[in-house]
Amino acid sequence: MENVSRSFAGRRGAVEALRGMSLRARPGEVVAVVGASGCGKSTLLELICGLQQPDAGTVAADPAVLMPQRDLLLPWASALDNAALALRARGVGRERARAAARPWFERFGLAGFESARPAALSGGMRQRVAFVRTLLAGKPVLALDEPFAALDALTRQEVQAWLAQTLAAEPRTVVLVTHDVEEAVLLADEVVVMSPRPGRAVATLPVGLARPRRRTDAAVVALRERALQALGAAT
Ligand SMILES: Nc1ncnc2c1ncn2[C@@H]1O[C@H](COP(=O)(O)OP(=O)(O)OP(=O)(O)O)[C@@H](O)[C@H]1O
Repeated sequence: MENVSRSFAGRRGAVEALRGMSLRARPGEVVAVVGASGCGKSTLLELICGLQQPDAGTVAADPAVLMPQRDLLLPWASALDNAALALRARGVGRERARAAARPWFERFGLAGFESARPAALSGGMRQRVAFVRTLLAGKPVLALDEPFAALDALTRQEVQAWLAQTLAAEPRTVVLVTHDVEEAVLLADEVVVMSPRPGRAVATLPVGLARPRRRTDAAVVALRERALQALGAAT
């Protein structure tokens, strides 16, 4: 997106969510976006997914697919059918959709849980099923909105490590919105720091560290500090 502005009509006049926001992700790159609560991060993701239109500026024509904060799995459907949902929504028949989803269960450590209902899965497993569903949507860019926010701390670490491995093995273009600066540095190729509302990019930090990364690595700690400073300077 280039120089995007977006406002909403509020009860007490217009709320300006974004003003002059620019963001670019090269193919196969993971860009993390960090910013204070309410600075327009979810608005930004909805814009790149084509769910909203900008008031000014431009957004790439090919919309991204959104993986929301909550896994939003259908409680009455099996894990496999939940994962296959993105394909069903595109008109693919049930058996073909299931066949396409099945290999991802093997790859993502979910084999044997195809018939399980979401309630029988751990939070981390549900998030992986939701991720399979996002991948199967077949869009070139994945937009992840705080994908680990609803998980407890230990599960969050486990799923973060899993996502880092998955993206290293199967690079995707990802825009990851998070409150968690450490998560951004662990997962991203570039961290974009936003100003408070109206949000715009105030700093872009290239990460450039080999993977796997550990939160205790000196370079990870140093970059986390730089990102926190940029966030602090922006408020
Ligand atoms: N549909 C809408 N109608 C009115 N105001 C909206 C709408 N969507 C967002 N806003 C406002 O725009 C601003 C940015 O909201 P947004 O949800 O994009 O921020 P955020 O950075 O994702 O917040 P958080 O980190 O708390 O989830 C907020 O002040 C919000 O109240």
